[in-house]
Amino acid sequence: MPDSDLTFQNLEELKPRAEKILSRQAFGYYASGSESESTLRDNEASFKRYRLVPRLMVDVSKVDTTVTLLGRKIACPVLVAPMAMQRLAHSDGELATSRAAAAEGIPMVQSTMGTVELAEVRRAGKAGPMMMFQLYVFKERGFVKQLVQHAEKSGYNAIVVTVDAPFLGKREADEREGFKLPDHLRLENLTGLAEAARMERKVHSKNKGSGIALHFADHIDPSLTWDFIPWLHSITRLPIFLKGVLCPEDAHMGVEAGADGIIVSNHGGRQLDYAPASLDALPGIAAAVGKRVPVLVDGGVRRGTDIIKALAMGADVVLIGRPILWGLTLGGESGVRKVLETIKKELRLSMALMGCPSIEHLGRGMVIAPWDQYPNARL
Ligand SMILES: Cc1cc2nc3c(=O)[nH]c(=O)nc-3n(C[C@H](O)[C@H](O)[C@H](O)COP(=O)(O)O)c2cc1C
Ligand SMILES: CCCCCCC(=O)C(=O)O
Repeated sequence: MPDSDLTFQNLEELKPRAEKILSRQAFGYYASGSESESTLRDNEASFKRYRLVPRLMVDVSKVDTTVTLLGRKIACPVLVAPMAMQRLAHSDGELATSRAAAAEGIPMVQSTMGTVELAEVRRAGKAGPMMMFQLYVFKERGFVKQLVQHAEKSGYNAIVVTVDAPFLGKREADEREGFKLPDHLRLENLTGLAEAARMERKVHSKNKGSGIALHFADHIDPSLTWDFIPWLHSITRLPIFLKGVLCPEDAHMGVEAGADGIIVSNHGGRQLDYAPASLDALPGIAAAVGKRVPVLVDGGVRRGTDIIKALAMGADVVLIGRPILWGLTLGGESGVRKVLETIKKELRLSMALMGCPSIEHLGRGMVIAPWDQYPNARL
């Protein structure tokens, strides 16, 4: 199918269509969560538990979806989540995602584990409002310093440190399929280093089980503590966001340690199974952060109404993960653009139906949990 012929109504339609195109290994890697996939399922289910209460008689002839993040205006409160190995989906991989996000006015977060080199990805997205670099912290701190400073020089605007992955979660699909990076692809940010050849062998290894889990156990630092944040500030001027926070106390400690933003996330249900759905964890974390820094959330965002719920419950911005990969699989750059256009349109219409001409109008009173009473309900 030519890339530009892609049509769909909503983001929920895309996964089964992408499954028909991807290899079993690639689909398994993208789609799966850890262990019983309880958290994976709950991420989407949590959004469906909450109801929205619209306000009436408000002029919504104009609806403004824009927000400001790190002093930059973005088209709507959405970021593309960091996701590894996008060339498994489409030969243009991260370049296509970067171009599409830029064209839609939406920032992308580029993964350390990209299959296109980070400076090239940044160049492809130069027309966009900004880009962030997601950092995995390797045991070799010299390499971490090199990577972060290279990202800063290449024009990234923030560092997102992933703190929920001292080891990779137990992803049974990857173990069953013996997931390996195909020989024609590389983790391009890791080449050119003394360590690279050895790391690469693990990712491509013919051993049984998941090649990426082996790589992680060898090279990612499981001894990370809060003092890493001041160290990171000492080697870069970029703002630092922490990704993977689920506990209010950790959010508070992160801000005290110097974090400039908190991302509420369970890594798309791929790390600790039975961790809470991100949306359920959000209100407590927003309260603990108390507007000191922006609070972002990801996991299961699939509809414009999901964005409204997350914002009304305390988030400043949401991140979208897997639907981007499905769009990339189905249509490359135009597939990702279509995903972002679709969610933007849904957000705009839902804001109008909620009586919210701008993002500031969204508030906690507009969302009802099953355990809340409807306003002034008489039972
Ligand atoms: C295939 C895949 C690869 C991912 N790679 C990374 C990564 O390299 N770094 C990271 O911090 N998170 C990674 N994530 C987690 C996402 O950034 C995000 O937290 C999650 O996918 C959001 O949930 P959603 O997919 O339900 O929207 C990955 C997720 C997927 C599905
Ligand atoms: C050796 C590559 C590991 C990539 C892990 C990326 C990730 O965070 C994921 O959830 O998958």
